Amino acid sequence: MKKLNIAAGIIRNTQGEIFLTRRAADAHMANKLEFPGGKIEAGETPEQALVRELQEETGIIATGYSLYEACAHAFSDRHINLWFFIVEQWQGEPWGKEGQPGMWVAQHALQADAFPPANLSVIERLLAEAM
Ligand SMILES: Nc1nc2c([nH]c(=O)n2[C@@H]2O[C@H](COP(=O)(O)OP(=O)(O)OP(=O)(O)O)[C@@H](O)[C@H]2O)c(=O)[nH]1
Ligand SMILES: [Mg+2]
Repeated sequence: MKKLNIAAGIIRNTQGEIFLTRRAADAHMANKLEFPGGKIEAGETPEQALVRELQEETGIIATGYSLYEACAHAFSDRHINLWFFIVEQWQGEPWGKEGQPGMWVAQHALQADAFPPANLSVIERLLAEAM
């Protein structure tokens, strides 16, 4: 079974909106919304992977972030450990740098079923804590 460690950024602006991207039609969890991020490479900390992935996928340099939730999820073909960070300070403006659609969504309007199943608990917590 494939084992993956993933760092993802919950990029939140001062209006309480979160930047989401839509996964490609040919990717694992095709067309689902996601928090930008990706695989933690050998020798990287989750924080280092977060900063690198956000730069690659959204063009921002994350400068202020903190771990929000860590969780594990077993899909039929892979086991993933996910580290979700809240990112509230960055340089630049996030966009779908790899061609993926990007959008700002109010935290209270997030919908769990638009995300991969591994995101359920973090979405529920974000909804409960939304202003
Ligand atoms: N980025 C991200 N991945 C997630 C989330 N939730 C979730 O289950 N995943 C899963 O975690 C894995 C992330 O891998 P990825 O495809 O983003 O990895 P990557 O950016 O390194 O891509 P690459 O393999 O093309 O280099 C996928 O299996 C994806 O389905 C999420 O909110 N954000
Ligand atoms: Mg990715």
